[in-house]
Amino acid sequence: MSMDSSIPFALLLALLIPILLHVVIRRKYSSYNLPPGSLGFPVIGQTISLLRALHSNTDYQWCQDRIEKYGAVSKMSLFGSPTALLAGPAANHFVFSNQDLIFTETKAINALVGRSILTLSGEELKQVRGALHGYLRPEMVTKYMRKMDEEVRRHIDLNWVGHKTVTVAPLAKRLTFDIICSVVFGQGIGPIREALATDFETLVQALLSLPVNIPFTKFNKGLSASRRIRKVLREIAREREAALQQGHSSSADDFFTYMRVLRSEGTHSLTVEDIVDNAIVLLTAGYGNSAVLITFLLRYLANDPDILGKITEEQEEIASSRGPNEPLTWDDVSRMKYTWKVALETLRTVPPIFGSFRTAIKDIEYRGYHIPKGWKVFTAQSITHLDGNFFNDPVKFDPTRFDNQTSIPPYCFVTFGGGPRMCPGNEFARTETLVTMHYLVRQFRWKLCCKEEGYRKDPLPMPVLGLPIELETRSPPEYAHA
Ligand code: HEM
Repeated sequence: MSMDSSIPFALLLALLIPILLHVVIRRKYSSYNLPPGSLGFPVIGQTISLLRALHSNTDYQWCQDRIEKYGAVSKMSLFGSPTALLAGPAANHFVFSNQDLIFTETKAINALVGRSILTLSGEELKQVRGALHGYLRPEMVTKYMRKMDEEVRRHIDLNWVGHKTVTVAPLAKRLTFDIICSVVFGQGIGPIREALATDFETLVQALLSLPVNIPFTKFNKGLSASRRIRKVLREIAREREAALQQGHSSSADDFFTYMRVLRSEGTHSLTVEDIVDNAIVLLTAGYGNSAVLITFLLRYLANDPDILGKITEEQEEIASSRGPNEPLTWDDVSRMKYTWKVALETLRTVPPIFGSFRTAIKDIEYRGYHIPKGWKVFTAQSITHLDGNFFNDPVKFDPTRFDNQTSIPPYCFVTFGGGPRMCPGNEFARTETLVTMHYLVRQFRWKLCCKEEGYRKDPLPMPVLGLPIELETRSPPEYAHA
């Protein structure tokens, strides 16, 4: 076929395939009342369009356009699968609580993080969830505070003090990564942290990639990184096991000892390999989102001297009640109420996770529409976070809306998700963020180097230049050089 004749043929095909697909779907689901909308072109569907919207930070408008066109329930095709987009608080409740909707697994997730909380089901999932929630519960987070405090001071001394400009996003990522490492590993991984940090970044990039295992693809690099990470974690698990056997382990705060102790008590039956896989999830989930929060907090505060002033006042008051070298306590963090409201408002306006995906394990019904078994269900956080019916003047940055959190209707503010799969790391994230803000706002003032810097979602939101800021020392780090 010549080039000239192949073009009309390709055009014909492009027209015919969606029509054929429409006919096949209609036949297959003839007795179903499917949601309105179009599944688009085979395999691709609306994927590229959504990814583009995320990249240009117009995903909220993208969802709104669909909601205006089709209503609060519509169908489309994302990442090769028919998907229902559900919108509103009732939809959030439905997605987060329905037992027939399970976490969406992908080939990449299965290959990269193995048998973990993200992929297990039934009794095994129950056991892992119980263990992870236990490890991150507030009483445990109080024990991790010392390490958080140490890491934050160390980072500020190393990366902030004496610098005229810094780029916030990579520093925040590295800080939160080092915090979660020092908690999960307990001690003794200092020299390999650098290599682990690089491997975890490669792994995170691969989690949402196409599972094409040929050299130089994101997925292929992710697999190599995952193998290296596993090797290191297995070795650490062995060391902790040996210490436990010899009675040298003084505490069960590191994740491996904690899980091993739970196993000996009969709380779960996970193997060392499974524990390693879950440690990978814990480390992966435990740094990126908090780094987004810290980055955007600093971005907002640079533009709002009033809010920054109130936060500083709160933090100075807390500092005045303790000695210069004393680390922050749980009680101190509990008093950082205003600072946390500002953080919550940051999470409302820029939620680190843009939405949640689930897979229907049987035919389900929502608002009179059928969602067939195997379809995906998707809900986006910004739909309710930016809805004027629930948040007055929703684009305004206003921390006072969290003065009375019970006034926010259920399932409208879902930055940490909801229902049984709600984020177990929310207390951990709150504590590390507040400890970080305590030291930063007391020591520095900052200006954005680039006032017009936008941000994109990849899929986590991040300023396009990583948020370079000019730093000015406000008061010397009294604690650091005693
Ligand atoms: C600001 C910071 C954070 C935000 C906004 C956040 C948000 C979320 C959300 C929305 C989910 C549920 C996703 C869904 O239902 O589809 C989730 C799950 C999870 N998060 Fe977080 N997270 C944060 C920090 C953390 C931290 C610090 C940790 C660990 C130390 C953590 C560990 C986890 C884990 C293990 C899951 C999976 C839970 C499960 O499968 O049942 N998160 N997170």
